[in-house]
Amino acid sequence: MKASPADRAPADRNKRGALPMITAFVRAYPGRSVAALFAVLLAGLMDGLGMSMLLSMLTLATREGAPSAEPSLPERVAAQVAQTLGMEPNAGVLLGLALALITLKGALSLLANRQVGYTVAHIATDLRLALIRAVMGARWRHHLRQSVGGLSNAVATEAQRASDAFQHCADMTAMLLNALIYMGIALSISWQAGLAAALAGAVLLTLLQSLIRSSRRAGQNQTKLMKGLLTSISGQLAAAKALKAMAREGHVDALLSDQTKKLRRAIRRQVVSREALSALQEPLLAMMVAAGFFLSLVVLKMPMAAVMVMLFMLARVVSYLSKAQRAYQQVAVRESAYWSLVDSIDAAVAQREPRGGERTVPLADSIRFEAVSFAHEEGQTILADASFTIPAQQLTVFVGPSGAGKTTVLDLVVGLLQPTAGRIVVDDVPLGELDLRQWRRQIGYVPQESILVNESIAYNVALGEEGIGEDDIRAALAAADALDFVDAMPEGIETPVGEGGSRLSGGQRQRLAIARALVHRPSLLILDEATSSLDRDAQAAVIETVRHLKGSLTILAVAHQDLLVQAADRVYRLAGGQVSTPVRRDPVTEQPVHG
Ligand SMILES: Nc1ncnc2c1ncn2[C@@H]1O[C@H](COP(=O)(O)OP(=O)(O)OP(=O)(O)O)[C@@H](O)[C@H]1O
Repeated sequence: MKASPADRAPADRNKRGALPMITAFVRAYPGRSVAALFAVLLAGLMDGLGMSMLLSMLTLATREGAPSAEPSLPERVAAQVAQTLGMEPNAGVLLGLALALITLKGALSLLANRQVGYTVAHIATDLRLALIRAVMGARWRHHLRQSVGGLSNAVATEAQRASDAFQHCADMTAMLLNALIYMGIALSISWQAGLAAALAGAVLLTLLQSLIRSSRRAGQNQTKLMKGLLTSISGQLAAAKALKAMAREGHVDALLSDQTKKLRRAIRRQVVSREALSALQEPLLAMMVAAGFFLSLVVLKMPMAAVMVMLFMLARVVSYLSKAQRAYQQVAVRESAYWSLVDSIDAAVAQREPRGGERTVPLADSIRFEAVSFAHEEGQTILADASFTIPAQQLTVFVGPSGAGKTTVLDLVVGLLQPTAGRIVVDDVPLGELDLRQWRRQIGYVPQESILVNESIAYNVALGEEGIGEDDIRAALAAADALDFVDAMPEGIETPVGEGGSRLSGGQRQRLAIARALVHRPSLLILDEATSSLDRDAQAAVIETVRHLKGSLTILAVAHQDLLVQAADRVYRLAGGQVSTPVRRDPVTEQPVHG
């Protein structure tokens, strides 16, 4: 698998800041980074050389007739380049060369910017994928602690801000390289004036560092507030219907407006720091140019042409340095988004779910709980030394008071949770020795409230998975007794279901959920209160479907209703950590057999 910018050596895990972030980017995309850097460096050199040509032209023009002073480095280079090309270094040739070099610089900059732009897109998508993979591959316990809003924020906002940080890092590097090249030229003209100006610039830019720190803090606040805000919004939107029905939208408004106000304040601080930096840079850096000017003209008594060249070079250095600092400020604002995303990925990776063993089973015999105990972290005991058998090819139903742990038993069967003591055995193979993914591929799972996406019926059954064809979808719909009503719809299996399946009845939605669970041809079908949200008629219809399925695969269900209990081959009652002995049922009358 390709390295993501979030992949770091363990020793680097605690390092924070812009530099470790840049290092991580470069490590993840070494080829692109080096190519971009090389193109930027060449572009800078071309620019510097082109400008040298223009300035040589200037000195050539101003020196006409005057005794020649010692030519400066740019002049010597310009003359050398012209001579190498077999040309006389006159004004026309120098101008032509300057234009050619500046055009070349433009082409190289385009190349570098293209590399950087592609890398920005890669960083955003790679970080998103790394987070989703890590979260989906984490233990169920970890999953339960995540907020949907927080994750959406990480995927959408933080990944985008982190990749934008790379763009600003690249801009900063390009500007710094250009500043260095021009500083080199300035030093070659007069090292004293160049050095004095460089020192003055360094001091002045350091003075402005507090504005960068303030931007970083504002960025950190923004990252924290966005996470909180998105978590609140997604939570409140999920409960929108109930909130509207109880006329409590006002409370959402108050809650969100408080958070948005804080976010606005953080963004305002960012804007103030950004604008203050721009505003202060100009006069301070003008002082640096003035220092160079004063030194070269008054103290060093350099000729006017050389002073002009020097001035021009220093102005370029100043312009590039201030742009580099502004780019760094943008990096500082976005840095926290990158680290927040990396923290989320690291936390999920640390909770990576073990794959289990290598073995596979057909589920031909049974699932056995052998002296199993389980308690949620700091929670009540759900199972205490419980032993029971779920026979293959039968319908086993769990009943019991709310909160007794019925769903938890299903999670133990799926391997989402592990027993704290005892073991679960499938066809005589302990669950821990099974290839967990392979085992789960044998399971069809129908939750209490199935989430349908606003797509076609076919999409909702196959969930867009490749390899599931129309025949598979129709077969699953038929097995779920859904084909008749689907075929009666205007567009058949291509009929859109509406937001959350709003264009279907509750019973139809659950039938689609059963079809979704059956489309993989599972050997175990799990129904977690799959009919409890339905009215009695819809329940009866879905339970009829379950009856049709009986015998063709193992069915494990949690139910509160007597209808499903009546259809069961075996009923277990879970209460107080204990599972009662099965109530045997007459296969013909389906009534309990006593004694
Ligand atoms: N991830 C968790 N962490 C801590 N406690 C949990 C967790 N999940 C469930 N519980 C607790 O475990 C107990 C059993 O929950 P479970 O959902 O398995 O019960 P249930 O019998 O299916 O309930 P219901 O019939 O109401 O759906 C409850 O007290 C619940 O609060």
